[in-house]
Amino acid sequence: MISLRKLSVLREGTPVLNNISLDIALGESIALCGPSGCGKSTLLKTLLGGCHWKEGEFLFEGDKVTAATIQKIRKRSGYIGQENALGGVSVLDAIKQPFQFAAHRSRLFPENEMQRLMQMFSLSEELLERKPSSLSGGQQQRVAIIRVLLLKPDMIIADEPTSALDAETRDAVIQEILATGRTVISTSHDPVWLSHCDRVIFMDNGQIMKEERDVRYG
Ligand SMILES: Nc1ncnc2c1ncn2[C@@H]1O[C@H](COP(=O)(O)OP(=O)(O)OP(=O)(O)O)[C@@H](O)[C@H]1O
Repeated sequence: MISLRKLSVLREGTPVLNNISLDIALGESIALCGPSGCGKSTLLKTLLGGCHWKEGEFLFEGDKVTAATIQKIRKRSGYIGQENALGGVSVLDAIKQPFQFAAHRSRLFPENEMQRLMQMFSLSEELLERKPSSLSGGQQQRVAIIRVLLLKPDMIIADEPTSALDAETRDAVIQEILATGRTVISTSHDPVWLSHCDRVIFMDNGQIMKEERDVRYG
């Protein structure tokens, strides 16, 4: 689905990713892991066209990625960031926001699915009327995940998706994101999340150091 070939990325003139080669197949779940600042988030952002590569190749479904194909990737992806900027007057507004974008406007908002996910992630419906900024970090993270899941993207790109969650809600999020057979490209330091991914890619200093399959911790 995605192939990176000897990709190098600069941020403000400084090399951040060096010589990254990585193939990600449809339906695979990948986690990037490594010390703070090693380039994990930059790699995720590059996949969505947020950072530009100066050398190497980026292929999506066999085609070289250009401005047009980046749009194709974005349309088929849901991004869960480290900072969950939930706009809107209320949490319900924030969840419904993507359904007002041109790409999704023709879709019916899946009310029942939202209620199911709220329950799965231990969020009471009373939260829907609250201001997004009044929610705790973990509540905001779960709302951001619900917002992405309701769009049913083929691919989820998630930066530390369980960082603010307790064990119970973390397990529910793993169930909904990783146990559904979709393509997932994530960063994580959470051993339980890592143990549910098909492949864990270890990075350091802007490079891929090694890769492990069937990682089991604890
Ligand atoms: N907007 C930016 N402009 C310039 N440099 C940046 C920017 N964002 C990140 N960097 C730099 O790029 C390098 C990689 O950062 P990145 O956020 O990709 O690391 P990370 O591995 O995801 O770290 P963390 O685990 O702390 O989130 C760091 O040296 C960082 O200072």
